[in-house]
Amino acid sequence: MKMQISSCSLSPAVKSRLTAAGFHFLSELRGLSPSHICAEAGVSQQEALQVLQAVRGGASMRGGTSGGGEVGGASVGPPPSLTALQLLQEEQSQRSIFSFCSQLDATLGGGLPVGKTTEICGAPGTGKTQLCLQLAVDVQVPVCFGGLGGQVVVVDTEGSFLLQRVQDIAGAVVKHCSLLVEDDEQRVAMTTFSVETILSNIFLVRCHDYVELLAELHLLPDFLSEHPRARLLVIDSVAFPFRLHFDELSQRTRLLNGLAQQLIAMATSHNVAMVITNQMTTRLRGGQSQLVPALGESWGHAPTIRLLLQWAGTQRLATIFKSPGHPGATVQYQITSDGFRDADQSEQPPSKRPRTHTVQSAAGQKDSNQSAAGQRDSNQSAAGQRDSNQSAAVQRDGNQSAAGQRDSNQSAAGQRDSNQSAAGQRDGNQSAAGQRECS
Ligand SMILES: Nc1ncnc2c1ncn2[C@@H]1O[C@H](COP(=O)(O)OP(=O)(O)OP(=O)(O)O)[C@@H](O)[C@H]1O
Repeated sequence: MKMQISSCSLSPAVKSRLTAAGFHFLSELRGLSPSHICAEAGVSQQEALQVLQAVRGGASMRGGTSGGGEVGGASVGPPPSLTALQLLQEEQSQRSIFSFCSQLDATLGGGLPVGKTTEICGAPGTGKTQLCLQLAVDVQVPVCFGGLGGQVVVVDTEGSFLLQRVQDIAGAVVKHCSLLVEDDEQRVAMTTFSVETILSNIFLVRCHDYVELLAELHLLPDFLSEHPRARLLVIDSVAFPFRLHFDELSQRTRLLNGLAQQLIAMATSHNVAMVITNQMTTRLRGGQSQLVPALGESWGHAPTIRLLLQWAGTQRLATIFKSPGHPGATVQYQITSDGFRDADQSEQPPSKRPRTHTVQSAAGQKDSNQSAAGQRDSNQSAAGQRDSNQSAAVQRDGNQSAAGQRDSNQSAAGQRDSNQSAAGQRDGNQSAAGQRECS
């Protein structure tokens, strides 16, 4: 049944403006952007956001971002009763997205989990965006290679999505999989697994401020319902739009809390991995300054897993500093022309290589001296094996030399925001194709 605008719980002023603009049912507002609603009805952006919430929540919203109704597309009613055993089985059936850094995946029990929220924090240039781009490609690896065969939505708030870089990473992954082909199923899968299809399965959304980001998050549940193959949602970064334009920190905290609820609900109800990046900020404690993730301590409770990327001298280190299921651990990684990879092991001191969590096969670990891309480590008896729970099947080469095959004819097939014609363009400071000098 259609819900009349007059009977929803928006403020009387907003309702009368909507009605005066010719809207009578909430369903008539579905699919409109906040700026469209602002222009049509003469309401503020904040009010337009509330209207969109009402549209999504079937008008049961009582104001605010978490007032009830629906959150992130998931109905907030009495929770279905599940036994602990059912929950365990559900949890065990959840897959992970591997990162092509086998040490990191092993530490995380197989990679970044679907159905959960993972935050990647780090100073500029540590590789947050590179890891996101790597995951956006990896999530598409066909199932017969141990991947998820999924699609990805990338919400870019910083303008750091570089098409050329994605092409490089995608080219390396395609080449990697082609070297693993062992049977007909994989051969057939490789006929459609190409750089072009990878790009066409990345849906890019550019958000310029927090209002656009919040609006997008209201639209995403519908988008995810229409794209059931989506297994990953990346927000790079959540910090950038929220570190500007906020005089009142309590308002920011309220909005962030609502956003966190939406992400968690979307992750579980649509079975996607939420990967968000966060910047670092300086905090003074005891007269000393230290670098901590931005957005405050209360935001820190939102993600299930928090990963910190940092420099230690010339080494890049990834530290799990929050995870309910894994002990904190630090591993080395590197960023190569092919993407996010295990650190060059020849540079790795033995003490820096925690290998205690070997849930994941070490298929991804290849001696960096192995130049032949197709070589398999004889200890890895099943380098190409297809363990459906083991997403690392394809990760055996951290150093494949073949940089991405670039198809210069490929347009940004997955882009659905018409404003994003320059999807890969960064701001002027970032024009050097992601290659920033990090001293
Ligand atoms: N093609 C490439 N080959 C090797 N390294 C690369 C390549 N492209 C980017 N990098 C490395 O990736 C790093 C930049 O990573 P990234 O853009 O992910 O940083 P970030 O953590 O997202 O930073 P910011 O917060 O500023 O967005 C730089 O150290 C750069 O050297």
